[in-house]
Formats: sequence, structure tokens, C-alpha cells
Amino acid sequence: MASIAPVIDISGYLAGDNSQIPKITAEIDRAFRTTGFFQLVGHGIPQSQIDGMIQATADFFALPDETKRKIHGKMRGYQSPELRESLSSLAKEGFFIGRHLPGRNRPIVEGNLWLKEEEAPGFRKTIEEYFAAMEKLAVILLRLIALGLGLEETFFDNFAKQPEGAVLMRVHRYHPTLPEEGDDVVGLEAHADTSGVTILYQDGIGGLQVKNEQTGEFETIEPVRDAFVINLGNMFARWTNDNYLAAEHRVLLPTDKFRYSAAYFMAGWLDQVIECLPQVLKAGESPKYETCTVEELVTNFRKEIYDIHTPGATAYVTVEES
Ligand SMILES: O=C(O)CCC(=O)C(=O)O
Ligand SMILES: [Fe+2]
Repeated sequence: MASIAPVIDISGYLAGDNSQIPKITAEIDRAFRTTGFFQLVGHGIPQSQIDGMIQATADFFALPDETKRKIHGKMRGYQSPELRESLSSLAKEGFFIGRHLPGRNRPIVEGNLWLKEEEAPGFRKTIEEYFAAMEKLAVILLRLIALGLGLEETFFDNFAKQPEGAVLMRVHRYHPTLPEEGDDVVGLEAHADTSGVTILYQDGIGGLQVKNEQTGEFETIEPVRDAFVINLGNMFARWTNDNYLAAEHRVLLPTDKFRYSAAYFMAGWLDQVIECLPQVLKAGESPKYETCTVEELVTNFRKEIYDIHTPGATAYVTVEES
């Protein structure tokens, strides 16, 4: 059986070797049709930058609770474990950042929350630089996806590059289970992402699992040190009429050490209209989803999440940038 997340090397494309494009785009197309996940190597982001991001994340979460809570937020800043009632209090902490767009009053485009430099030396710079690297990688990925779908290479450029975009990154610390809890404790429940494409880095601990559509079983994606795990969110299910999978995935808690990961969600330009691409429809098929905008999808998602888990919470936090 094919791997649940095949390793795909895009270095040929990045080096400008056009002869590599058909092979790479066909591999990506196959992965998204069969499992919705692949592991990306040859992406050009130095391992030292990735390791630095993981170290900065670990240092941030190691700060005292009261320091982290100074920047407690919902879609930006520190997310303590209790924000999601469905998880055990020890399961997972997060820190969210998104695009920095001061002066825009549009919901979803919010200000980031940072500690003072002396409270978390180097954290902001490291995370912002990694986020910027993800922004570039997302454009590259979307170009390869466009080619694989038989579209113009730049088809998704506006989606990715228009500044007013729902583009977020969350770094996580998953806490080890208590001895009496055993293995197989779910720390992040099964979900599909609300994104176009998600670029995830998981450290070497493991625990990320994807639901196999054929068997219904969750299968583990083994960490590959220099690879990003790439998956599609529900926007591509809509664009491709479910030919590309927005696969369900979850995370099992580690058993003896913290696990760190970083998930960058390219949910794109708020005014992007998402409608079924005519290229994917076979004779006699019709679109399964209503046409909608990114803003509608993301707003609905946030309402669902925050109204369910934190009654009374608003879908957005609008924060003045310091
Ligand atoms: O931490 C991970 O490995 C996965 C995170 C994830 O799926 C998410 O944040 O949506
Ligand atoms: Fe996810």
C-alpha cells in the first residue's frame, strides 16, 4: 500500500529544472487524491532555522505561567490548555501569530501579542522569521498544486499574497501523559483544517496520525527530521469537489517528554471566492458545495470553535499593536 504521507522532493523545481515539474506535480496530485498528506523535502529552508524555531518555542513555553498569561488570547498570543474544554488540562498549550497588518479594522486580521523582549529574548524575531519563510513556501506549494490541477502556475497567487488574509501559525507544546493514563491519549482531537494548505513541522517525538479514508483507521506519520508535513484543508475539498482530501488528523500525547510542533495555516485572502474548479468535474458531475468566500468559511469556523468551547467568547480578538 502507498504511504500515508509519501516523501516528495521539490528541490528540482526550486533549482529551475523544468524537466522535474511533471514528476513533482504528479506526486503531489496523487498524494492529495489518496491520503491528503505528504512530507515535503528539498524545500530550501535551512535545518538550523527550523531547529531554532523549535528551541525558541520550547523556551517560550518554559516561561512561568504568569508571564505567558500576560498575552493570553484566542486567535493570537498564548493559548492555555483550558481554552478548549474538551481537552484534559495538561494536554496542550499554543501560541498563535498571524500577519502583522496594523491599522486594518477588519475582523480576522488582528494584531499579534508579544511579550517584552527582555521577558522572552529572541522569541519574537525567531518566530517572525520562520513565519516569513512559511509565507514564501506556501506560494511555492500553491504553484505546484496549481500545476498539478492543470491550472496556470500563478492561479492561487492572489489567494496567498493579498495582504488581508486569514494566515495564522500556531506553535504547540504537548504535555506528556501521566503514567496511569498510558499510551494513546489524544491531545489534539481529530479534525480537518480550515485552510487551503497547512505546513506543519513536528519534532522527533511523533504522535501525528491521519485517518486512512479506506480503512477508517488512524495511521502514524513518522517524523522525518528535514521534512514539513503538508496537508490540505477544507478549501481545497471545495475547489476540487472532494477530489483532493482535507483529511482528518489528530495528535496522540507523548509519554515522557514534551512534544513541539508548528502549524502554519494558509487560509488565504478574505475576499477569495471558492468555487468548484471546472477542471475537476467529470461528465455528469455537479459541484457539491455552494460557492463561498474565505471570510465566510473562516468566520463560521471560529464561531463554531469558540461558541462551543468558550461560551460567550467572541470570534475575534482585536488587539492594538504595541
Ligand atoms: O501538532 C501537530 O502535529 C498537528 C497540529 C494540527 O493538526 C493543527 O494545529 O491543526
Ligand atoms: Fe490540523
